[in-house]
Amino acid sequence: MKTFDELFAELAGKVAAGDPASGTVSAVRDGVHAAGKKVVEEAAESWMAAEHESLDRTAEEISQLLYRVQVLMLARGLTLDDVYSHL
Ligand SMILES: N=c1c2ncn([C@@H]3O[C@H](COP(=O)(O)OP(=O)(O)OP(=O)(O)O)[C@@H](O)[C@H]3O)c2ncn1[C@@H]1O[C@H](COP(=O)(O)O)[C@@H](O)[C@H]1O
Repeated sequence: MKTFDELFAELAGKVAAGDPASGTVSAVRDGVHAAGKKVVEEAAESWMAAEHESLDRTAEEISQLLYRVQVLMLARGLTLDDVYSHL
């Protein structure tokens, strides 16, 4: 189990290191357009799961949405503080 902040630190580290085994590094290299499409896809899947599936499936889809939001942030060069400053 990991928190949102812990996941972001892990992903940012992998991107900075260019970890060749990381799916995140590959996803970030695919760029903002591809990352944004994934956010929309996982958002829709989260919505559908919330309406039609179990709590556990909904939580799983939301976890993928949070991951994809972080990939988009990294692809765009945003930090957590950049986002948190708007909360
Ligand atoms: N939380 C995630 C995570 N969520 C989703 N994904 C990726 O997204 C893929 C699923 O996306 P798809 O669009 O294929 O999903 P889908 O076909 O719509 O599947 P469902 O939504 O229907 O389940 C998975 O196979 C993973 O590659 C994730 N990849 C990584 N993480 C975390 O990121 C960490 C670093 O990962 P790497 O960068 O790969 O080392 C991992 O330890 C995890 O904690």
